[in-house]
Amino acid sequence: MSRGRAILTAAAMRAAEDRAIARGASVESLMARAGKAVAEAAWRFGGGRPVLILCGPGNNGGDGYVAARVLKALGANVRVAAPCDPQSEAAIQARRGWDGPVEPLTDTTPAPMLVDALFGTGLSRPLQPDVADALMRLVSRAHLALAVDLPSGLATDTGALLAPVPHFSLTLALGALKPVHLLQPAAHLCGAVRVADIGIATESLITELARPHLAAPGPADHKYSRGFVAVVGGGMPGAARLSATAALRAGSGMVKLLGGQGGPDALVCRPIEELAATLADKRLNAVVIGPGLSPDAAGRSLLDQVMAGRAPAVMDAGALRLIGDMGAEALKGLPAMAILTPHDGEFESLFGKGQGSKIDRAGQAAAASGAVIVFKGADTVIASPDGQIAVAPDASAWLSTGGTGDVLAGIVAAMRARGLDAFDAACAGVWLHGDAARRAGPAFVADDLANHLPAAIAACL
Ligand SMILES: NC(=O)C1=CN([C@@H]2O[C@H](COP(=O)(O)OP(=O)(O)OC[C@H]3O[C@@H](n4cnc5c(N)ncnc54)[C@H](OP(=O)(O)O)[C@@H]3O)[C@@H](O)[C@H]2O)[C@@H](O)CC1
Ligand SMILES: [K+]
Repeated sequence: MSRGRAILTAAAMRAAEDRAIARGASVESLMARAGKAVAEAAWRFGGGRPVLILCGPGNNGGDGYVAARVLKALGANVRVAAPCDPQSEAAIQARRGWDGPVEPLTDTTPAPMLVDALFGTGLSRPLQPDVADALMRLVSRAHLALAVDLPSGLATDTGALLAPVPHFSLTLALGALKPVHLLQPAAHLCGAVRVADIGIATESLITELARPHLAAPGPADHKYSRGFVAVVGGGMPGAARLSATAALRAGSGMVKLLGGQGGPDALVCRPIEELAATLADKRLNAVVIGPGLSPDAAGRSLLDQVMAGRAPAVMDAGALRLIGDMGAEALKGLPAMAILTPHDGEFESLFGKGQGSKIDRAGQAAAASGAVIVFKGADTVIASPDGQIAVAPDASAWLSTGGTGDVLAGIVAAMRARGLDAFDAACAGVWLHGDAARRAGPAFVADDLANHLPAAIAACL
């Protein structure tokens, strides 16, 4: 399965920089490439408008001084403002290369194109209020605001705000994506994110979620080879029906809804008493349990049956509540790796608050449970017990409506049933779900999402 672009923490980026330096690069040569990339972006996106570059004390500021010199050489009208003198060796040298004045940050006047090179991956504490105020004022008065590496005031690894941060039009990530570019609330403030190649080789187990490649059925395929999914119904039958319909529309050859009714005619509806026989069917490839399931003794008995079977399970909603009661370690003994799809509240009640970023917490949960964790939200993180992590960008905010999680569980089960391993199935399912939501546009209801799955799948063939 294809992996997306690498995502590096601040420490991983520093290590990659050190490796590049050990192979003969210098901080100055990397900064020269970074500054040139910033200047080119400002020139291209600013369309020749006057530019104001804000330069901080570290190497992020150094990138800004280099960009100012390059822009001036291109013929741009450029001004530079700074809160203090440069402190790092490379930034001091870059400052020497800028032959124009440096205005005090708090007194400077706005320009149509604003470039924020105040702080990047080295931000270690909240911005001083006068610096944060100046940034807010200057960005709000600009037509276009470009952040160098990341908007100043955001924490690189967690996506948290260390100060009030304005909304940028564009962020030029230097060398690689960082968690801040995908995790909320920061990602929303970055605007469009572009990655500039500055000559540093970057590799990571953490990647951006990529569009999956899915094979179309061949002449030898039949309904059971396309994937057979069972969906366990519960007290709220609509939720399980949404999962089952989504599994069908996501390409499963056979979907059986146990303990539910309605949905497309192709959906096979059977009484819940047939669960044991269905679980014993050797052709069964995946089971969804949890949507609409009551977290009571009856629900527990259904979950116990599923966990005693050999089919891989996708667990959501009510099943997550029940797993919370028994302890997530119980999943380690399952014959096939399970996939859990908790939202924030479900995640916290299963795994606690945890440590670090959403990426760290998802990784810890996957390791503790031995299951693939799909930690849902506007910045869904998918973590595998083997350490692989994918972060989904750009989820439609319209997905924040009832039933969309049930749809996701059904799509993920369809991917698992077609033979993908647990991590790849979760990744493919989250991608298709996000793409279907983009295609559905504004104000859709969860039922509509499944109808956009065929087009989303067509994009993956
Ligand atoms: N990685 C790469 O390969 C390449 C990286 N490059 C660029 O380097 C950037 C990282 O540079 P960096 O490490 O110098 O950190 P940066 O963000 O400029 O800030 C550090 C300075 O700010 C200070 N400081 C911190 N917080 C503060 C606060 N709240 N208020 C006030 N001061 C504060 C801190 O001081 P201290 O904490 O030591 O007191 C220090 O002086 C990266 O984002 C990218 O743009 C490219 O040039 C080329 C290749
Ligand atoms: K910045």
